[in-house]
Amino acid sequence: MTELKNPFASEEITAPFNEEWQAKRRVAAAVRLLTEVLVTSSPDTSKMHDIAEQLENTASDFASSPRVYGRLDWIESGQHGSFGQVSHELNPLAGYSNPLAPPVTTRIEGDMAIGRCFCGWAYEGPPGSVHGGYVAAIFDQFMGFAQKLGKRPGMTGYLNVSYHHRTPLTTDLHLEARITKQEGRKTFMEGKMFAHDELTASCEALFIEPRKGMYALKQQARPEEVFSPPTARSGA
Ligand SMILES: CCCCCCCC/C=C\CCCCCCCC(=O)SCCNC(=O)CCNC(=O)[C@H](O)C(C)(C)COP(=O)(O)OP(=O)(O)OC[C@H]1O[C@@H](n2cnc3c(N)ncnc32)[C@H](O)[C@@H]1OP(=O)(O)O
Repeated sequence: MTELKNPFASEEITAPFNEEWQAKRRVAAAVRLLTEVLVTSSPDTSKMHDIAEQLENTASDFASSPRVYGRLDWIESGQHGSFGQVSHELNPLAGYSNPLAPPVTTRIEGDMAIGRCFCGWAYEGPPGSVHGGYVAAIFDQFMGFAQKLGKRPGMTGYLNVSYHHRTPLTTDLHLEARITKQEGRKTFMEGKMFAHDELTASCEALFIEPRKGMYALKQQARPEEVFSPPTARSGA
């Protein structure tokens, strides 16, 4: 078992913890590809119904395997890696095994955090540009990681995003963040997003360490495990 103290701190993709995650990354990459072709293609309608049926069967196959809900449960058996490793896989913005994640890559260089991200057509907001909500989400993740530059990691209190120019799709986005001030449990930070060296967005963020620290979050109530998303078939 390899213990990665900081699995995010690599410019390149950090190796998966074991073969399970390696396989899951492959599935996630296929689902990302599927999402990209779904929003950029126009197959025959009956073909799409066939594809939907195949995908519904695939989802049922998955659902019949052992289920694990939430990162705390993932770490419990000791078979799937540490909390950091599981987060590295399942984080919704940076997790390689989570197809929702573009993903955002991050590393520390001196007193700065540096990040990278690439958003395909599924992220389109204004024509040809990344949706502003995703720009904010990318910042939230990246700034949350960049707190590593400080000593008291916490949760986002506020995240004020300024949109200077549209952020282009299918373009390598460069991210930078630094701490501007630390006051007790509060970490103030600023962040920037660049495309082709142009500043497209910036942010000011405050992260606040919970009174009992981040590990106290473990004690919070669990959400319901059962999740039944509405399907087109159910008319929702
Ligand atoms: C085995 C595993 C265990 C886990 C271990 C993990 C370790 C991992 C380490 C690192 C990972 C980093 C993870 C980054 C995550 C990514 C970012 C997110 O998505 S976070 C989700 C979005 N954010 C929320 O959901 C916050 C919801 N809000 C809260 O929970 C609370 O409001 C919280 C913790 C932010 C503050 O609660 P209080 O009870 O500590 O607040 P009070 O004591 O009243 O305030 C403290 C000071 O902060 C100011 N303050 C509080 N909220 C503020 C706000 N919104 N704006 C400005 N100031 C605020 C107050 O005025 C006060 O200031 P004065 O001490 O009086 O000077």
